[in-house]
Amino acid sequence: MAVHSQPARPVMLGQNQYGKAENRVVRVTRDGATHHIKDLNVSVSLSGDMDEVHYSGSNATVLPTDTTKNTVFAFAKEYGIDSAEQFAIHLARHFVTSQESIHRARIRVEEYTWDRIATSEAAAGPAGPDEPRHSFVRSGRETRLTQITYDGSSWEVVSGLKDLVVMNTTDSEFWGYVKDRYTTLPEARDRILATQVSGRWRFNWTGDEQKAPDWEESYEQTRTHLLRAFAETYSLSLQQTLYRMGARIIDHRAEIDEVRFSLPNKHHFLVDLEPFGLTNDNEVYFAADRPYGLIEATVLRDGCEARIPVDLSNL
Ligand SMILES: O=c1[nH]c(=O)c2[nH]c(=O)[nH]c2[nH]1
Repeated sequence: MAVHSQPARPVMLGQNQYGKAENRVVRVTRDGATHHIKDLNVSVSLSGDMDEVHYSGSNATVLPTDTTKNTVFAFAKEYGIDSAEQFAIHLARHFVTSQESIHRARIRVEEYTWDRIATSEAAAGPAGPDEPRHSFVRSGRETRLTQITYDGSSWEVVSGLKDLVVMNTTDSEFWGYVKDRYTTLPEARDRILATQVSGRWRFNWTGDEQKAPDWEESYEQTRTHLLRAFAETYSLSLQQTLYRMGARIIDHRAEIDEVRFSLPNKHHFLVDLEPFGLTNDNEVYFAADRPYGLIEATVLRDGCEARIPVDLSNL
């Protein structure tokens, strides 16, 4: 029997990245008696000349993940945290420009919001001179997100939010849809529309510090437009509402070229109260948690490219 010798099939290293994930950094800024908090969860992911650490175990090009963690905390002290975006841009630039072996940095940030606890009537307004302003309550607000990617020449800034839960108790219909032999859904002329918004928006900023958006202002305005579009759209479907939310952001925020949403349709079913001799005039609902419709789409400025990943859980 002939023996066929096969050349060894080469095994190649593919895409790789490394860094320290979920650095929980809280920065307190003390402005006299008035304190300010930034509460972030920062994940660093670096890539570059990392073949040898995988192939031979040489660590000669590896900046330890422990160092990347230390850098996050040191930067919080040295430069402060004006915004999640600004902080992440600073970190990304540092890793790529300070280490020859690192060619690309991706910094992801989750931000948690804290509200001031009002200790008197005055505390709710501007701080009085002797007013202690150092007590906070973690807000039930959504989680704010940003992801910065820098490869030494081009920047990509994608910000957004998750877990923003909203509901309209009327001005929502759903009818006129395709029906086949499995369709049982009754047409709705007045239903609840509720969702837990996960959204991302991509900035057209190209790296010029002088032309950087006011990141805090941009976030608050974008959130406001999104909420107003949800509230003001008379909805014939969650798809239509999604489009209006994205379009309103693109129309009003020149710094944003692309918006993507992932919207679970949080179904609210009218409860049949007839067995109890009661009518239900759109008053009592069963809030189902699963299964849920899942409506996802990108809304783009005309002529712009879609770059936000289709699956937002990958971002
Ligand atoms: O807004 C909706 N869009 C759908 O595609 C859909 N499908 C469904 O069963 N209910 C709804 N609601």
